[in-house]
Amino acid sequence: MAAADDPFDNPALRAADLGDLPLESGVTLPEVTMAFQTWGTLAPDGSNAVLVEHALTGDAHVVGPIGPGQPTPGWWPGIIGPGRPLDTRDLFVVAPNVLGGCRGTTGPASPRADGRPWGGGFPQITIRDQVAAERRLADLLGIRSWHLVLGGSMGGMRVIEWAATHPERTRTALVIASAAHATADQIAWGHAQCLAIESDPAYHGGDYLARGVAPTAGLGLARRIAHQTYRSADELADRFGAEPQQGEDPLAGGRFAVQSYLDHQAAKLTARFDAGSYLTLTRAMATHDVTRGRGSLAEALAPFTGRLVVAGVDSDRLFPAALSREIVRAHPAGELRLIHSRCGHDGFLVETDQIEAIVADAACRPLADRRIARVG
Ligand SMILES: CC(=O)SCCNC(=O)CCNC(=O)[C@H](O)C(C)(C)COP(=O)(O)OP(=O)(O)OC[C@H]1O[C@@H](n2cnc3c(N)ncnc32)[C@H](O)[C@@H]1OP(=O)(O)O
Ligand SMILES: N[C@@H](CCO)C(=O)O
Repeated sequence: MAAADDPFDNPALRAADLGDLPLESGVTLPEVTMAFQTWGTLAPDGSNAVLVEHALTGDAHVVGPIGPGQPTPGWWPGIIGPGRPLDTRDLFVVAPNVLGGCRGTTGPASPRADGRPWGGGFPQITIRDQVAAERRLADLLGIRSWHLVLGGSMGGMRVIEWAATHPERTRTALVIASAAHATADQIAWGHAQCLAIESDPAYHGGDYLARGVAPTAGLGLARRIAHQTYRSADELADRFGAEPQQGEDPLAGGRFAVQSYLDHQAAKLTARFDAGSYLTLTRAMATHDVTRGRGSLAEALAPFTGRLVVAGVDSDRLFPAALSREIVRAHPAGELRLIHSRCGHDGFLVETDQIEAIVADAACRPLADRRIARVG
């Protein structure tokens, strides 16, 4: 393994050569590379390993310093470290960048054998393919079974796939703000986002990188659509109401504050994310179904004999908490947690205290002073 060829210059990132990967579609993706970050030390028997699965536009920078390409101290700052919920005094934490993404793991912006980017020719992948790649990374690292696999949103999709596909290799699964399968609502929102990108004249059928351009307007529109689904209507009403953006007048062509907020979220994403990866990952989420070829949800999860903790956000309109309850009801060892938030789906990123308590509990390291709501 080597330092990753990381477009964002993160010195902590390493890269593993996973070889050719057969996909669910029947296509083989050649010469797959997976970039990942680790914290702590792997026990000689490999028993203390934890797998953190990031969401759609997250990455391996779960925690860490602000630096080149890393404008934040991580998307779950404080979750990993000595004395933290994922305590590196005795746990070994692994965070891979997802297959199909744009942070050093093979994706649409990666070069093919001829050196040109895959672009629109990148094959359709699934959540199950992403887990297949991560299983190879676990093999290379010498991790036979994970102490804990956890993640939110698209990360939670990979967690439940780990439990169903490799039940003997997953001792505790923590699924946060996610689901066992995509819903019509999620597929519909994702469809509009994909069309926004594909309709941008700069998209060029996916070959924009070879032409030295980028469908920034389309990706920005996709993020605006998505971000509304990530936050709750009540939160947006409380924060922005129908107020004009400071210094602007909507009656004279200016923006409302909420428009300016969405424009800002779009600008932040387009500065750090590849449109082809956005399409690939959005389509992978749309095809997510842990029951595919496995019968009912109860049947799909039946081989999993570990601990299954499922946390929903009470104001999440994209992954309603009912989808968490559905998983818990399908498994005899299912435990439900409810995260209270005004922020909707993004509650799994911003409700730090509640997330830390849930993660610490799943890692069998409860933080007694944290409040966890248990329902169901
Ligand atoms: C390199 C990296 O990968 S870093 C990011 C890794 N990925 C992730 O964390 C997942 C993607 N991120 C996200 O989804 C979000 O950024 C979250 C959920 C983490 C942030 O959620 P919150 O902390 O609640 O932030 P919120 O939604 O309120 O947005 C705050 C931003 O909006 C801006 N803002 C607020 N009101 C307005 C307005 N009226 N007009 C313009 N901008 C506004 C703030 O100035 C702030 O800007 P900044 O982020 O550049 O500092
Ligand atoms: N804010 C999260 C939401 C998707 O779950 C992201 O961008 O990854």
